[in-house]
Amino acid sequence: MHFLAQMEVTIPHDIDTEKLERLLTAERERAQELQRQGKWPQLWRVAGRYANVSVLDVESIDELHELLSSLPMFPFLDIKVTPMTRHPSKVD
Ligand SMILES: O=C(O)CC1=CCC(=O)O1
Repeated sequence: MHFLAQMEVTIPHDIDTEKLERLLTAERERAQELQRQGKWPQLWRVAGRYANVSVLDVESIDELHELLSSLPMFPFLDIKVTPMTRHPSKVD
């Protein structure tokens, strides 16, 4: 199952800088692990915004929720999820 996930990042202004550095490092590692597993095939920065557009490939909505909530930055992400299905004009 493919989902479009649009994530907007909002970092609290008063967050400890070392804690933030740890979170950003952990986020990058987790995102790269999920990419290597094939569960996060597309990850794009939205130009001019602290936001990304992603395509996630999971087996179920439960797995989708587990994946998203496993992200270290999850508390700071506003995530909009859109289910997708194959387009009839898509060429393999
Ligand atoms: O878009 C961001 O910066 C948030 C994020 C999600 C995965 C990742 O590595 O960063």
